[in-house]
Amino acid sequence: MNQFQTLGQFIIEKQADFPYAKGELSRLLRDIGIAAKIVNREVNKAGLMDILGSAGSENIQGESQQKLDIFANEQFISALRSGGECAILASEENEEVIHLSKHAKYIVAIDPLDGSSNIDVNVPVGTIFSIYRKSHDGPATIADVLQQGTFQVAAGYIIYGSSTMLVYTTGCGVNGFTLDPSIGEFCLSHPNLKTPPTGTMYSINEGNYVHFPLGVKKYIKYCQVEDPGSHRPYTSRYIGSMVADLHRNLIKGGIFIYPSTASAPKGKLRLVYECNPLAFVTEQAGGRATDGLGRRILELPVMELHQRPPIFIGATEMVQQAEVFMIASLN
Ligand SMILES: O=P(O)(O)OC[C@H]1O[C@](O)(COP(=O)(O)O)[C@@H](O)[C@@H]1O
Ligand SMILES: [Mg+2]
Ligand SMILES: [Mg+2]
Repeated sequence: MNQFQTLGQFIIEKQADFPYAKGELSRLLRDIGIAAKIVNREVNKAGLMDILGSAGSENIQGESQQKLDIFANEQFISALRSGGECAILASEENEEVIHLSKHAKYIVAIDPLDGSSNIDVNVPVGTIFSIYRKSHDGPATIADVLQQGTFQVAAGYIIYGSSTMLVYTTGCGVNGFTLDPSIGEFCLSHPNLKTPPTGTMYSINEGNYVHFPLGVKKYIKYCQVEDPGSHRPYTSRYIGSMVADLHRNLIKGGIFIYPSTASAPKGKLRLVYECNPLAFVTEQAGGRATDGLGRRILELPVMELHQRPPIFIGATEMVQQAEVFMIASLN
């Protein structure tokens, strides 16, 4: 007998946590799980298929699209369309929102494949999702997507790594499920996941060092200086797939920073598709996510679909320490 609880069983059991829900949110999460399994299947055999490499097109961000970016996007759109519980979908790969089921109550924002630059070299990639609820009875509009992160009803990610995991929160803690390929089910493997209050890893693309704000430069030096009274120097770990970097830090304890740089003065990572969902998961796991100056990512006003804030996310004490350097460097 299978001793693990499957994602489907877990979702049904937890439905009682939502007095307003009549099963739609559970079905939505199930649909995301289905699309994730299909994407996982293709990612796993990508080298054997004509599915690696550039698609020869660009997304709205002006970034070159990989074939798997497009494949993953299509799978999530199709699963959410046929599931019938998503009114509007906003995807990193589409300029405009996609209207799906007219009478549905939920809004989904998605980064279908995170870590695009790692696809061709067999390094973990991911999917990030965020779910909001429509607060009115009329048809869903773009305004329903531009809700502040605090209004998310669920968010999570899938990591296609050495094993495939789906990690999500509905605001009552974080739970992680590992895909058991022998039965094709996500099974509860990391119940009530908590991140350590501090850690020993810092993750940032140090190749951009000269373009970082002074506070970030000072924090990096702080991480590198030997201090027998603490665990410094910290270990530098940067994969370049946000999901993978965040997942490792969440479990082991660490900080991930993508600050403003000269080439991306407002930051690079997207508020709606990447920062808000991962901030929700991180906070629910006991961590912290801010713009580096103490403003909670989840409270940033969402002005446009493809907005990008700087992000400092991970173990609470490490993020607070980085903020001390950032704020001091302003004076
Ligand atoms: O190569 P850089 O500038 O360090 O950026 C890496 C970051 O860009 C991203 O790949 C952006 O995500 P996408 O692949 O979804 O565009 C993050 O996953 C990652 O953290
Ligand atoms: Mg991404
Ligand atoms: Mg992406």
